[in-house]
Amino acid sequence: MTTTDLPERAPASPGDAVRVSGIGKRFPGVVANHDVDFTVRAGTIHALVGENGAGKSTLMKILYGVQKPDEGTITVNGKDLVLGSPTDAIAAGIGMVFQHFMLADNLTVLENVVLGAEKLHGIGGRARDRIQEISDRYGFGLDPDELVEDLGVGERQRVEILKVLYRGAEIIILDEPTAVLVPQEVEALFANLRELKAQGHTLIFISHKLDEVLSVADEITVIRRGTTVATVEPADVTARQLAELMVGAELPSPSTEESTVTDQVRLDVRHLTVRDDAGREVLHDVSLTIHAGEVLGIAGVEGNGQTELVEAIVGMHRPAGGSIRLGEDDITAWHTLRRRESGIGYIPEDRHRHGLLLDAPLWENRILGHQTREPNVSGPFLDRRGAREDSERIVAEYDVRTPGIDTTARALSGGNQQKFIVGREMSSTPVVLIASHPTRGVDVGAQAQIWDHIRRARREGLAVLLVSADLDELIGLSDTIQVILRGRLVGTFDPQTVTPQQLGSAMTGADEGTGETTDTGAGAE
Ligand SMILES: Nc1ncnc2c1ncn2[C@@H]1O[C@H](COP(=O)(O)OP(=O)(O)OP(=O)(O)O)[C@@H](O)[C@H]1O
Repeated sequence: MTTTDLPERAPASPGDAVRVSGIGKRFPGVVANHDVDFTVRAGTIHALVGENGAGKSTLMKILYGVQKPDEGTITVNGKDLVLGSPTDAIAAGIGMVFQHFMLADNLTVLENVVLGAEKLHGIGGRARDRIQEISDRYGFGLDPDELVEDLGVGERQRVEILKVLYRGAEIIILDEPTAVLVPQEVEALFANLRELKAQGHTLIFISHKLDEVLSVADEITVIRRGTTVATVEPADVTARQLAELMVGAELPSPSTEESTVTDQVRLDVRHLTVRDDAGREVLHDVSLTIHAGEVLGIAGVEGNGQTELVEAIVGMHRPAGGSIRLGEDDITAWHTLRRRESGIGYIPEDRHRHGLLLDAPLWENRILGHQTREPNVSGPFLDRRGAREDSERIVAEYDVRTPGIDTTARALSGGNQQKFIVGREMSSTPVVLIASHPTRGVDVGAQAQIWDHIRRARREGLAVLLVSADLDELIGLSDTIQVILRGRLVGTFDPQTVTPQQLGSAMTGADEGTGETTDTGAGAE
């Protein structure tokens, strides 16, 4: 493995699209970036990898003008720039595609693209022609007049990329672009990125998926504890070596496990049907059973009913039909708090909406959703000391990188927020754990830790419903995988034998009628 040590403040060469020198950024109690040096050559795909909290997002936000650095210089196409806002970045030809899409569902592709950029080509025919031209040029296959709500996840992402191209971006930053995509969509995205590169664009992307990074990037910069430690080429490293560069130590080998499934039913969902506010069925006649010691994985493209399934089980959605039993109890009519008190742990999909009070300190977040139970209460009273001590324990046990438990949740990096939620939900020794994307946004080291925690709990008899977009995670953790498509369970797979490609086909309905799914009668058609 060769690592290219980055020279100190070398002058930008004409082939450099971006050169970052000596960048530092501090937040209260945290050094997010220090002595960051790296160079992105024009017309290449450059990946940025690092552990949770390593400082990747902060660095990209500095490059896009969202955050101001405390020191250092940014050179774009040979010119030193001060990026005071995203407007400055866009003027310098830099665009950013965020992980959470910022599209209005009820508007068309055209309306979304021109919103805020009306001055460029108006809002009518000229804009439509320009959008069509960009879409054709890079093979995006988008129709300017289609409603965004009718588009799949991959297409929405292409609309986001189109938006920045429309605004003239030559350098495009993507924050974890593959986190929400199925394998086929990842391939399509990479084809788009390669096409953009072939036509002279420079792409910088953050990712935790090291095999993907190795397959698509020309160069990879590793950031560790706020600073750049190496820039390497994919041919020179393995995924494991890359992970070790990120962590700065050797990684433990993942453990393999025997089945621990018992015959004791912990969660039994029968004929569950859920309607949305408009009365449309978003979940149709879903039945599933999870036993003590069993992980049932749910694979599906986002938006196929998995959110409603999870929310119905934890009591946030009232079903239109069917029943839910927790052990001996029919909990269909119970409210959320009672379900949680009876042993349902919940790692929510959207940690900002349901998992955390962002402006409250971590120790208060320990209490959230657990306000009636030890260690947060003692008799009828809130036990601040108990909550604080347990927060310290979670921070240590789950390696949550934070200055302390009085820090607000907002100030933690995304992955560290997630580690805290997982720690909290596992603390109350749940009987059933509903885990929605439990390792989304966490780095490989933390992912291995979270998997180990889930496996340990499963050995001790926990029943887990695992909803994930990460097929390797589903295959690695589940005892059985069921595929959800358009609100129905459409097939059951054995994780020992299924491939990500087979799952991807079932998830998109590409194998309908021909796939090797084995119907269990559990809500399958
Ligand atoms: N607005 C903020 N206020 C205070 N601290 C912050 C803020 N933004 C980031 N930090 C801190 O800066 C450090 C770097 O965070 P950053 O989000 O850049 O990490 P990251 O590498 O992108 O992590 P992840 O992979 O988890 O998203 C973290 O310790 C984080 O807690």
